[in-house]
Amino acid sequence: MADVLDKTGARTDEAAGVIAGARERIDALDDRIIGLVQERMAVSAVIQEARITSGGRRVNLSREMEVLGHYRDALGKPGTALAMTLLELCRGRI
Ligand SMILES: O=C(O)C(=O)C[C@]1(C(=O)O)C=C[C@@H](O)C=C1
Repeated sequence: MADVLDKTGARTDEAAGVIAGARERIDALDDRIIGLVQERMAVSAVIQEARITSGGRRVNLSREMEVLGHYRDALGKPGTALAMTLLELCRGRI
């Protein structure tokens, strides 16, 4: 048990149990989030390829403003930073 206490930072067995269980849920959620990000990257690539093949540009700034606003409205200022990271993953650095 000392090992679990060390790993979680808890000071009691009960707290260590709660933390270990919640961390399992967080790891599962993170796996799903990563899968969704990868799915978003694939869908974004389809859009960008269609636009480039048609003679357009990879980036569409007005759409990016909509995406940034969506995340900001839902999550506040850190939502904007999250959306910027997602956009960088999906279309590369600009
Ligand atoms: O919606 C588009 O037009 C896209 O190309 C997708 C996307 C995105 O990943 O959200 C990626 C690049 C563009 O600059 C804007 C948005």
